[in-house]
Amino acid sequence: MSLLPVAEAQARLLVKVRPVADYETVTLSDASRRVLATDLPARLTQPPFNASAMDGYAIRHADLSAPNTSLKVIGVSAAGHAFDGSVAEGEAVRIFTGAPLPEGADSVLLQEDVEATGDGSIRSTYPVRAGQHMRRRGQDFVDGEIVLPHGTVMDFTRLTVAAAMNHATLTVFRRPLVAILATGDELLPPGAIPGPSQILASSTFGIAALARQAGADILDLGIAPDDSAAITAAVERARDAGADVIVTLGGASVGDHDLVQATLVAAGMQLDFWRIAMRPGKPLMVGSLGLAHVLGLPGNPVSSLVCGILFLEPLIRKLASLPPIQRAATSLTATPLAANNQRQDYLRATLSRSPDGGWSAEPFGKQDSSMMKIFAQADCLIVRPPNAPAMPAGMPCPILLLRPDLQG
Ligand SMILES: Nc1nc2c(c(=O)[nH]1)N[C@H]1C(S)=C(S)[C@@H](COP(=O)(O)OP(=O)(O)OC[C@H]3O[C@@H](n4cnc5c(N)ncnc54)[C@H](O)[C@@H]3O)O[C@H]1N2
Ligand code: MOO
Repeated sequence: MSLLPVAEAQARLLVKVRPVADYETVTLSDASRRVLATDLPARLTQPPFNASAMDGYAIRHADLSAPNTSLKVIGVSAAGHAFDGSVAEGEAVRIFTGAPLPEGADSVLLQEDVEATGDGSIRSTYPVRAGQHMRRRGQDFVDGEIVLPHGTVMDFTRLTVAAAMNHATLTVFRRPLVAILATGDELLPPGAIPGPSQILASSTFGIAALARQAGADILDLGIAPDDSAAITAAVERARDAGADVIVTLGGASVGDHDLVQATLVAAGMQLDFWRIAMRPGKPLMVGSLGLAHVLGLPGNPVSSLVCGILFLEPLIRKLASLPPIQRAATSLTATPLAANNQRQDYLRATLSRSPDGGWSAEPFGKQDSSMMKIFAQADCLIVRPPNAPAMPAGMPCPILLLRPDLQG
């Protein structure tokens, strides 16, 4: 059976994805990294009044045309406590940052540039520019202006302006729901005491974390034994919960106990493709069950996680209306690389900075897809395209960063 090239498999998966259109209302505190489902207009004008940008004195610029003019201080305007009056010729009002500029005033003297002349008057010791240190009403945004268009990904700057525009809640797209099912008679949850021939179901946790980081909610379906009825029952739970993606772990290959594909097809899954020209991850299976996308990930934990990065993460990002996570980078290889066969290879490697500031990637000597420790120690995957020729040390090669938010 021929193997599908990775890029073709990714394209075939993503072309069918329709972003989640349902939306929900969340408070601002829960809105970080959520995607706006509507345009967000300002509900007020900011600043709502001409305001002082400095601590000092509100004055009329025209009053200072003659040198050494002294101005009588007639009151105080503080943030939250406007001066209830206006500034007439020869007058000034003590003012603080953020306070409304009184009627009649058009400029602010910095208090450091002022000296007292006795009897409650002041004089500027520095040249004054008309309109200085004043924030004009509406210079930030005006009532009704669409400041954040729909599709905006909320973050610290956008949450701040949303709050300033007087939105306590936001309408955001629902997060995609990813249901995860581990399969295998040999599996136990972490914390259990494994008997002979048992192991712990580990990749559920990595896949759940990857999916959450990508913007999904998780439904953990636990562990199903190698039994069609148990797998079918778990998948029914995912469908009842409205999962957008059903991820199975293990049982994807060709062994007598690899029941996942046949069971899902019997449950109504349309198989799209199976078996990819990649290492690890060859037995990856992709299909759909009703409206849900189905990803059958291989059981070896490294294979599951590499398929998670290459297929599940982009699928979630598109469902969630989020931009792809940029993992692709280039590094020099610290060691020679062997010629590759027809499967695109993803070598677990550590990264260090080379003297010119670029990356240098050193692959681990053994690359077995069951070895979780070296994957946890790795910083990147070196991508070896199909049939790539042998490469000496010091040559540039494509890599995928495992922690792009920490490795920029
Ligand atoms: N004759 C062939 N045998 C295999 C082929 C093949 O093409 N022909 N492909 C191999 C490749 S490549 C992979 S990858 C594995 C994956 O196969 P499965 O998806 O069927 O995985 P399992 O057999 O169920 O498990 C493999 C391995 O992983 C452990 N496992 C399973 N689930 C988990 C989990 N949730 N957490 C941690 N570890 C898990 C399981 O105990 C096995 O040790 O097939 C090769 N065989
Ligand atoms: O593809 Mo398997 O994932 O090589 O171990």
